[in-house]
Amino acid sequence: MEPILKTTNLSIKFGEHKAVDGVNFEMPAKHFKSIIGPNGAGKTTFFNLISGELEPTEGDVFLKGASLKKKSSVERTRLGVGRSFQITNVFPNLTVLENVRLAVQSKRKVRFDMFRHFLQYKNITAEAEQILQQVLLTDKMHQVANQLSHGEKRKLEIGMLLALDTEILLLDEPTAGMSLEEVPAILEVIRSIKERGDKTILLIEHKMDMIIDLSDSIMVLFNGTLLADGTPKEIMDNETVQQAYLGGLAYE
Ligand SMILES: Nc1ncnc2c1ncn2[C@@H]1O[C@H](COP(=O)(O)OP(=O)(O)OP(=O)(O)O)[C@@H](O)[C@H]1O
Repeated sequence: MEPILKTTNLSIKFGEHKAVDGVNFEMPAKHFKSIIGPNGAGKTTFFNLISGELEPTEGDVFLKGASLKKKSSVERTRLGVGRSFQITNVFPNLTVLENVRLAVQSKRKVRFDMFRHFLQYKNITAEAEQILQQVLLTDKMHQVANQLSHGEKRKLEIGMLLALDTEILLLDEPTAGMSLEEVPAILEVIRSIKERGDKTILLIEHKMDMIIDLSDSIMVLFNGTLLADGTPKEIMDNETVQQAYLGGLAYE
Protein backbone atom coordinates (compact mmCIF):
# COMPACT_ATOMS: atom_id res chain seq x y z
CA MET A 1 0.00 0.00 0.00
CA GLU A 2 1.11 3.54 -0.81
CA PRO A 3 2.64 5.23 2.23
CA ILE A 4 0.67 8.27 3.36
CA LEU A 5 3.85 10.27 3.90
CA LYS A 6 7.26 9.79 2.36
CA THR A 7 10.46 11.76 1.90
CA THR A 8 13.18 11.11 -0.65
CA ASN A 9 16.72 12.36 -0.10
CA LEU A 10 15.26 15.22 1.96
CA SER A 11 18.05 17.68 2.71
CA ILE A 12 18.57 21.28 3.73
CA LYS A 13 21.74 23.27 4.15
CA PHE A 14 22.14 26.35 6.31
CA GLY A 15 25.36 27.81 4.94
CA GLU A 16 27.74 24.85 4.95
CA HIS A 17 25.80 23.00 7.64
CA LYS A 18 23.52 20.19 6.48
CA ALA A 19 20.78 20.27 9.14
CA VAL A 20 18.82 17.50 7.39
CA ASP A 21 20.91 15.25 5.22
CA GLY A 22 19.44 12.84 2.67
CA VAL A 23 16.57 11.51 4.76
CA ASN A 24 14.50 8.74 3.14
CA PHE A 25 11.54 7.85 5.27
CA GLU A 26 8.00 6.65 4.85
CA MET A 27 5.04 5.78 7.00
CA PRO A 28 1.69 4.10 6.41
CA ALA A 29 -1.62 5.76 7.28
CA LYS A 30 -2.85 5.56 10.90
CA HIS A 31 0.66 4.84 12.08
CA PHE A 32 2.25 6.43 15.16
CA LYS A 33 5.91 7.23 14.62
CA SER A 34 8.16 9.06 17.05
CA ILE A 35 11.32 10.93 16.13
CA ILE A 36 14.11 11.03 18.63
CA GLY A 37 17.61 12.44 18.49
CA PRO A 38 19.90 14.68 20.51
CA ASN A 39 19.73 18.49 20.50
CA GLY A 40 20.45 19.90 17.07
CA ALA A 41 19.91 16.54 15.31
CA GLY A 42 17.53 18.18 12.84
CA LYS A 43 14.17 17.02 14.17
CA THR A 44 12.36 20.37 14.07
CA THR A 45 13.97 21.24 10.72
CA PHE A 46 12.70 17.90 9.36
CA PHE A 47 9.16 18.89 10.49
CA ASN A 48 9.57 22.32 8.88
CA LEU A 49 10.47 20.66 5.60
CA ILE A 50 7.43 18.38 5.76
CA SER A 51 5.03 21.15 6.71
CA GLY A 52 6.43 23.53 4.09
CA GLU A 53 7.83 26.19 6.41
CA LEU A 54 11.25 25.50 4.89
CA GLU A 55 12.19 24.63 1.33
CA PRO A 56 14.59 21.70 0.88
CA THR A 57 17.93 22.22 -0.80
CA GLU A 58 17.45 18.74 -2.27
CA GLY A 59 14.83 16.01 -2.16
CA ASP A 60 11.09 16.05 -1.79
CA VAL A 61 8.11 15.21 0.40
CA PHE A 62 5.21 13.10 -0.91
CA LEU A 63 1.70 12.91 0.43
CA LYS A 64 -0.09 9.78 -0.82
CA GLY A 65 2.37 9.64 -3.70
CA ALA A 66 1.96 13.27 -4.77
CA SER A 67 4.88 15.69 -4.58
CA LEU A 68 4.41 18.60 -2.17
CA LYS A 69 7.32 20.55 -3.66
CA LYS A 70 5.21 23.40 -4.98
CA LYS A 71 2.75 23.50 -2.08
CA SER A 72 2.86 26.22 0.55
CA SER A 73 2.41 25.38 4.23
CA VAL A 74 -1.21 26.58 4.09
CA GLU A 75 -1.90 24.35 1.09
CA ARG A 76 -0.24 21.42 2.84
CA THR A 77 -2.51 21.90 5.84
CA ARG A 78 -5.52 21.91 3.53
CA LEU A 79 -4.26 18.71 1.93
CA GLY A 80 -4.02 17.03 5.31
CA VAL A 81 -0.62 17.73 6.86
CA GLY A 82 -1.28 19.50 10.16
CA ARG A 83 1.45 20.99 12.28
CA SER A 84 0.81 21.74 15.95
CA PHE A 85 0.26 25.42 16.57
CA GLN A 86 2.80 27.33 18.52
CA ILE A 87 1.16 29.28 21.28
CA THR A 88 2.18 32.43 19.44
CA ASN A 89 -0.54 31.56 16.90
CA VAL A 90 -3.14 31.50 19.62
CA PHE A 91 -5.08 34.70 20.28
CA PRO A 92 -3.96 35.50 23.83
CA ASN A 93 -6.94 37.64 24.78
CA LEU A 94 -9.61 35.29 23.49
CA THR A 95 -10.95 32.45 25.57
CA VAL A 96 -9.95 28.84 25.03
CA LEU A 97 -13.32 28.11 23.44
CA GLU A 98 -13.13 31.13 21.15
CA ASN A 99 -9.69 30.09 19.94
CA VAL A 100 -10.76 26.54 19.11
CA ARG A 101 -13.97 27.81 17.53
CA LEU A 102 -11.92 30.02 15.21
CA ALA A 103 -9.78 27.05 14.20
CA VAL A 104 -12.94 25.01 13.47
CA GLN A 105 -14.27 27.93 11.40
CA SER A 106 -11.05 28.24 9.47
CA LYS A 107 -11.30 24.56 8.53
CA ARG A 108 -14.86 25.08 7.35
CA LYS A 109 -13.87 28.31 5.63
CA VAL A 110 -17.00 30.05 6.86
CA ARG A 111 -17.32 33.64 7.88
CA PHE A 112 -18.71 34.37 11.27
CA ASP A 113 -22.15 35.92 10.97
CA MET A 114 -24.25 35.02 13.95
CA PHE A 115 -27.60 36.06 12.52
CA ARG A 116 -27.42 34.51 9.09
CA HIS A 117 -25.63 31.39 10.16
CA PHE A 118 -27.03 30.77 13.59
CA LEU A 119 -27.35 27.03 13.13
CA GLN A 120 -23.89 26.73 11.67
CA TYR A 121 -22.57 28.78 14.57
CA LYS A 122 -24.14 26.33 17.02
CA ASN A 123 -22.55 23.42 15.17
CA ILE A 124 -19.15 25.05 15.29
CA THR A 125 -19.48 25.66 19.01
CA ALA A 126 -20.54 22.06 19.60
CA GLU A 127 -17.55 20.79 17.63
CA ALA A 128 -15.18 23.09 19.53
CA GLU A 129 -16.60 21.90 22.86
CA GLN A 130 -16.19 18.28 21.82
CA ILE A 131 -12.52 18.96 20.96
CA LEU A 132 -11.97 20.67 24.30
CA GLN A 133 -13.33 17.59 26.00
CA GLN A 134 -10.87 15.46 24.07
CA VAL A 135 -7.91 17.60 25.12
CA LEU A 136 -9.11 17.76 28.73
CA LEU A 137 -9.75 21.51 28.74
CA THR A 138 -13.51 21.61 29.27
CA ASP A 139 -13.13 23.21 32.68
CA LYS A 140 -10.94 25.99 31.20
CA MET A 141 -13.24 26.70 28.27
CA HIS A 142 -14.06 30.26 29.30
CA GLN A 143 -10.60 31.18 30.53
CA VAL A 144 -8.57 33.69 28.53
CA ALA A 145 -5.77 31.83 26.69
CA ASN A 146 -2.90 33.83 28.15
CA GLN A 147 -3.93 32.83 31.67
CA LEU A 148 -3.44 29.13 31.06
CA SER A 149 -0.57 27.18 32.60
CA HIS A 150 2.16 26.00 30.25
CA GLY A 151 0.72 22.48 30.12
CA GLU A 152 -2.76 23.79 29.41
CA LYS A 153 -1.40 25.93 26.56
CA ARG A 154 0.12 22.84 24.99
CA LYS A 155 -3.26 21.10 25.26
CA LEU A 156 -4.86 24.09 23.56
CA GLU A 157 -2.30 23.89 20.75
CA ILE A 158 -3.22 20.24 20.21
CA GLY A 159 -6.92 21.15 20.36
CA MET A 160 -6.45 23.76 17.65
CA LEU A 161 -4.62 21.25 15.52
CA LEU A 162 -7.46 18.74 15.98
CA ALA A 163 -9.92 21.46 14.97
CA LEU A 164 -8.25 21.62 11.57
CA ASP A 165 -9.05 17.92 11.25
CA THR A 166 -6.01 16.96 9.17
CA GLU A 167 -5.22 13.30 8.50
CA ILE A 168 -1.62 13.74 9.59
CA LEU A 169 -0.58 15.36 12.88
CA LEU A 170 2.95 16.65 13.38
CA LEU A 171 3.53 17.13 17.08
CA ASP A 172 6.77 18.88 18.03
CA GLU A 173 7.71 18.02 21.59
CA PRO A 174 4.33 18.57 23.20
CA THR A 175 5.81 17.99 26.66
CA ALA A 176 8.63 20.55 26.26
CA GLY A 177 9.05 22.88 29.19
CA MET A 178 6.35 21.18 31.23
CA SER A 179 6.44 20.50 34.90
CA LEU A 180 6.49 16.81 35.79
CA GLU A 181 2.92 16.98 37.07
CA GLU A 182 1.67 18.28 33.73
CA VAL A 183 3.23 15.56 31.57
CA PRO A 184 0.80 12.65 32.25
CA ALA A 185 -2.23 14.71 31.13
CA ILE A 186 -0.68 15.61 27.78
CA LEU A 187 0.39 12.00 27.22
CA GLU A 188 -3.17 10.93 27.99
CA VAL A 189 -4.45 13.38 25.37
CA ILE A 190 -2.03 12.00 22.78
CA ARG A 191 -2.91 8.43 23.69
CA SER A 192 -6.62 9.15 23.29
CA ILE A 193 -6.01 10.65 19.83
CA LYS A 194 -4.08 7.53 18.87
CA GLU A 195 -6.77 5.23 20.24
CA ARG A 196 -9.46 6.86 18.11
CA GLY A 197 -7.50 5.35 15.26
CA ASP A 198 -8.18 7.89 12.51
CA LYS A 199 -4.94 9.92 12.53
CA THR A 200 -1.40 9.39 11.33
CA ILE A 201 0.88 10.82 13.98
CA LEU A 202 4.49 11.93 13.82
CA LEU A 203 5.81 13.02 17.20
CA ILE A 204 9.12 14.58 18.16
CA GLU A 205 10.07 13.75 21.70
CA HIS A 206 13.28 14.05 23.64
CA LYS A 207 12.38 11.69 26.41
CA MET A 208 12.58 8.16 25.07
CA ASP A 209 10.83 6.57 28.06
CA MET A 210 7.67 8.55 27.31
CA ILE A 211 7.17 7.31 23.79
CA ILE A 212 8.23 3.66 23.90
CA ASP A 213 4.77 2.26 24.54
CA LEU A 214 2.92 4.89 22.46
CA SER A 215 4.90 4.40 19.26
CA ASP A 216 4.36 1.86 16.49
CA SER A 217 7.83 2.82 15.29
CA ILE A 218 10.66 5.16 16.20
CA MET A 219 13.12 6.89 13.91
CA VAL A 220 16.39 8.30 15.13
CA LEU A 221 17.96 11.41 13.64
CA PHE A 222 21.60 12.13 14.30
CA ASN A 223 23.55 15.01 12.73
CA GLY A 224 20.72 15.44 10.22
CA THR A 225 20.88 11.85 9.00
CA LEU A 226 18.49 8.98 9.59
CA LEU A 227 20.41 6.69 11.90
CA ALA A 228 17.72 4.06 12.38
CA ASP A 229 14.02 3.43 11.92
CA GLY A 230 12.20 0.48 13.44
CA THR A 231 9.95 -0.84 16.17
CA PRO A 232 10.62 0.49 19.67
CA LYS A 233 12.30 -2.82 20.51
CA GLU A 234 14.51 -2.72 17.43
CA ILE A 235 15.57 0.82 18.30
CA MET A 236 16.29 -0.06 21.91
CA ASP A 237 18.35 -3.06 20.80
CA ASN A 238 20.19 -1.21 18.01
CA GLU A 239 23.86 -0.91 18.93
CA THR A 240 24.55 2.12 16.77
CA VAL A 241 21.63 3.92 18.39
CA GLN A 242 22.83 2.93 21.82
CA GLN A 243 26.29 4.29 21.10
CA ALA A 244 25.17 7.45 19.38
CA TYR A 245 22.17 8.34 21.40
CA LEU A 246 21.12 6.14 24.27
CA GLY A 247 24.49 6.39 25.91
CA GLY A 248 23.23 9.09 28.21
CA LEU A 249 21.59 11.66 25.99
CA ALA A 250 18.12 10.17 25.85
CA TYR A 251 17.59 10.40 29.55
CA GLU A 252 19.26 13.71 30.14
N1 LIG B 1 16.88 28.75 10.26
C1 LIG B 1 18.08 28.23 10.58
N2 LIG B 1 19.23 28.84 10.20
C2 LIG B 1 20.43 28.31 10.48
N3 LIG B 1 20.60 27.16 11.16
C3 LIG B 1 19.50 26.52 11.59
C4 LIG B 1 18.19 27.02 11.32
N4 LIG B 1 17.29 26.15 11.87
C5 LIG B 1 18.01 25.16 12.44
N5 LIG B 1 19.34 25.38 12.28
C6 LIG B 1 20.42 24.49 12.73
O1 LIG B 1 20.12 23.20 12.24
C7 LIG B 1 20.44 22.20 13.20
C8 LIG B 1 19.22 21.39 13.51
O2 LIG B 1 18.33 22.13 14.30
P1 LIG B 1 16.92 21.59 14.78
O3 LIG B 1 16.25 22.66 15.55
O4 LIG B 1 16.18 21.02 13.64
O5 LIG B 1 17.35 20.41 15.74
P2 LIG B 1 16.45 19.57 16.76
O6 LIG B 1 16.82 18.15 16.57
O7 LIG B 1 15.01 19.93 16.57
O8 LIG B 1 17.00 20.09 18.13
P3 LIG B 1 16.25 20.32 19.53
O9 LIG B 1 16.00 18.95 20.07
O10 LIG B 1 17.23 21.07 20.31
O11 LIG B 1 14.99 21.08 19.24
C9 LIG B 1 21.01 22.95 14.39
O12 LIG B 1 22.42 22.93 14.28
C10 LIG B 1 20.47 24.34 14.25
O13 LIG B 1 21.32 25.28 14.82
